[in-house]
Amino acid sequence: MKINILTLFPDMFSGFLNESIIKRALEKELIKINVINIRDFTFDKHKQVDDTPFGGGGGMVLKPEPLFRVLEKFKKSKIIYTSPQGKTLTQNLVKDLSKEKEITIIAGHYEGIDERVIEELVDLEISIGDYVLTGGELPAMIITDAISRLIPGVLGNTASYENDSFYNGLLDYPHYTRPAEYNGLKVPEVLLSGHHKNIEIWRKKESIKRTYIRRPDLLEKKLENKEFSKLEIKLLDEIKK
Ligand SMILES: NC(=O)c1ccc(NCc2ccccc2N2CCOCC2)nc1
Repeated sequence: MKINILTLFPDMFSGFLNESIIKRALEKELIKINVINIRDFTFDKHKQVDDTPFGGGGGMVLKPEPLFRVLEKFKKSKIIYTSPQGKTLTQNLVKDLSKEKEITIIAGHYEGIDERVIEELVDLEISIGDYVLTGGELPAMIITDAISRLIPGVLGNTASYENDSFYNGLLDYPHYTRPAEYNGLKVPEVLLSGHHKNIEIWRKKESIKRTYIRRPDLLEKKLENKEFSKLEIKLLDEIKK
């Protein structure tokens, strides 16, 4: 999987690329991440990347020329634009994107980019949620992170995404580690029992209970898509009693 990120602020990505799981995935060449400075594709004296909006209104808009030039180099990849106007990112969309050979993410800035770039070149506009940020760089990192962890080998065998909460449409169950008692606070007995079947059922029930309480919309979706196992239905009935 190759991910190109087009940005005006490449230095924002150094921490993201040089730490932890992404760093190791890059070293193992499981993924390739290419951060490109849009300004390198300006050829005028002032290296102008943005300009005032037609129709007035203040703020600046990214000019079409540098973006058309740089996107020419990546036209074989799926072109994504991060903006508040995009399709909201979900784990299912992340899963679909993780199957692409190469994607190019345009990190929007200022008031956005010239609409002609979106109309002509962007395949998919993505929003990471309904809130406003100073730029598209963090959304680009979030999309890259979420995709990368689904690439085989990126997550060591300890953490695997199969049990991801959103992977099965439920919220995660509670996690505990040593000590078994801290400040008089005990870890649920079942987790100390070594009884794997009971532990698995307890975790599944906790996931469903949490989802039922905190995100009933996710349960609705799972029910609509008929994605409930018999066990999950049984546990949900117990919870509702
Ligand atoms: N939810 C998201 O994915 C998200 C993404 C980007 C983003 N901001 C950069 C941006 C990018 C494109 C268009 C406008 C803007 N903005 C510029 C500043 O003013 C608001 C609009 N904000 C939120």
